[in-house]
Amino acid sequence: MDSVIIVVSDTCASDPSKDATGPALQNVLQTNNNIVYVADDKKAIQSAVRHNAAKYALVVTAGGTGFSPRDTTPEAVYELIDRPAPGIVTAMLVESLKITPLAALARPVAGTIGHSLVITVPGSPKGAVENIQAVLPVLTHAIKLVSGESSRDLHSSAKSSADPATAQQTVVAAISTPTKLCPHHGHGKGLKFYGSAQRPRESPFPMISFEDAYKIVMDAAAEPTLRTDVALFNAVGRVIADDIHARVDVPQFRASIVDGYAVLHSDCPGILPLAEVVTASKDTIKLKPGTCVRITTGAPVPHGATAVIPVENTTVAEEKDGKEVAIKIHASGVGAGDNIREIGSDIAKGSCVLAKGTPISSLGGEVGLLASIGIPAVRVFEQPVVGVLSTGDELVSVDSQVCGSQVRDSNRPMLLAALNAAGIDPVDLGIAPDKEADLLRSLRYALSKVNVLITTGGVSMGELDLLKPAIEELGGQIHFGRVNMKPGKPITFATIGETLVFALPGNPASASVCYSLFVQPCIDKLRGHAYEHRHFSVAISRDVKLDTRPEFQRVHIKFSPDGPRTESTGFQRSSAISSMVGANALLCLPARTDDVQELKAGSHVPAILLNSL
Ligand SMILES: Nc1nc2c(c(=O)[nH]1)N[C@H]1C(S)=C(S)[C@@H](COP(=O)(O)OP(=O)(O)OC[C@H]3O[C@@H](n4cnc5c(N)ncnc54)[C@H](O)[C@@H]3O)O[C@H]1N2
Ligand code: MOO
Ligand SMILES: [Mg+2]
Repeated sequence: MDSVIIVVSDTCASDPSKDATGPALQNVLQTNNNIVYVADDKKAIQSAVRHNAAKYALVVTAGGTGFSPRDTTPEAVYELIDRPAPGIVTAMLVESLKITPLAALARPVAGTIGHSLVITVPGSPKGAVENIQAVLPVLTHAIKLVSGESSRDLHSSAKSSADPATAQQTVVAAISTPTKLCPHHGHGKGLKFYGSAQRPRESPFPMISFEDAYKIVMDAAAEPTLRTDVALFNAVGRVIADDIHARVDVPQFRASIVDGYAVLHSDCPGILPLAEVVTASKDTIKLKPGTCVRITTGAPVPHGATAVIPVENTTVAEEKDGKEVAIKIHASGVGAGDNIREIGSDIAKGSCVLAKGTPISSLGGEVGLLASIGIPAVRVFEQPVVGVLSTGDELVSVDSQVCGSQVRDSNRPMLLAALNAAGIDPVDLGIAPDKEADLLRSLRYALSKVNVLITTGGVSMGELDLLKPAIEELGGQIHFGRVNMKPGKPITFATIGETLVFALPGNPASASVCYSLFVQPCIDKLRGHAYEHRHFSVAISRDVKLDTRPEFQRVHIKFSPDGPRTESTGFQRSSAISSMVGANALLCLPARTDDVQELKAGSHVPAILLNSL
């Protein structure tokens, strides 16, 4: 997951089986990491590079570096680079020139984008491999420097890896070794990794209300500042970064709203000779007063015509050889402008069509509107890079056989899928064991990759619940570690450096509910959308027993002609993920009091609408 090869080629983008360069580069880099295919299109290349640079320590693009008109990789990458690396370029050119004078025609660029090193190499397998081999001896060193390690610590190791064979080994190590972003150390609650006898027997974290916890999360989420252009078909879920004004009128010409006859409205009713025929895509003609022009929906209304009469309000007055010669217009009271879409009447040139902060929905309205005014790529706010890490010795991946007390890691696929559906391309950080050193290594690695880290498990009172002390060990600040809610009581929210950390409870229904209530709104704010939970009130369809904690019960809301009705999704224990199946809302039940132990069927309770399919 630490390096990525982006193959830039129209051919390979439409048929990756034709690619030999990606596998050749995988071989020399000794990784089986992702190969991404992208067409020779500057915007598409930039989008792929930008996105992958946020996730990978090393991005190698192959192809599009020559002189043909569609070769735009160097220009695309150059515009994104924060700091150029001309030395890497020189090293590649010097070595390539020893092999062929044609290397003088290559136009490589290299440099850093954030914490990622980006290198462009030619598209041929041979050229690509030769170029990467030329820089292998310095690649490890470069990757570590770019990801934030001190150059002094690295100096000696760079010397020792000067031959390509050793270099190949060390590159592999560098792109898979966690790097440390956050050097500060424990100044929080003084949590430590305790032995079982010394661990606190009471949580040191105050139990705060859901409302207070929500406010803390949303206050910690900064408004976005970075902007990027995305193609319309990739824009769903993104948020408009700047007001968009129409640069054209829609329609750009006076267009007919119906299939019928263009006329001068004062000529109606009456019999009018048919002068011409216009269909959509024809040029605008001129109407001679006292005649009519047959016209189709959307076609340009002739100059001088003031109305279009639907075909249903006409008959043929005269025909010749099966063709219309004169038309009888029956319609009376025809007004100027009837059935004509005037220029700019749908969208006026200069008007603000989408305001900053508007989310682009999957319903098609925003995308369709932008397409209609000739905007193929839209400026949106950058999204945070979000990663998901499961923790627990007992966990095995979903495709494993389970034995004994092993448990399938269902939280990670669940959260990765939810993020995907929300338009985020998440980083899968795998499973970390409940061992201090391993957990710290996984967290450090995660911190080097993401802006928002979601972990599940290990936040409660067990001897292997190590997340809270680990966060403090890494210098993080825990903003809350217990919330008075069911499910989700031990949810923990922290910041480590700039990274927001949601340490969600391991119980699957708790993890899912906490994701919807806290993580999703936070991510939406980070990408520019002023998200608000959608509250409504609903009558419960059966008696509900109240818990000692305020409870978010998973329900399915059915919208019937008599209004919304609730149906429980079944057994509500927080280990039972089945309680989320079919859920489209959470009932917000109050905590039980001495006076009120249950709510009767028919009582109205507040609810929160979840994102549903
Ligand atoms: N003495 C106390 N015990 C517990 C308390 C408490 O206040 N005092 N809180 C309970 C509550 S409430 C919850 S919720 C859980 C939270 O547990 P943890 O976050 O510490 O999670 P684990 O102990 O690691 O695991 C709990 C449970 O969840 C399963 N799990 C974990 N990760 C996954 C995953 N990725 N996929 C599927 N299932 C997962 C794990 O196997 C356990 O069964 O603590 C209570 N205890
Ligand atoms: O708070 Mo826990 O999620 O109820 O089991
Ligand atoms: Mg636990």
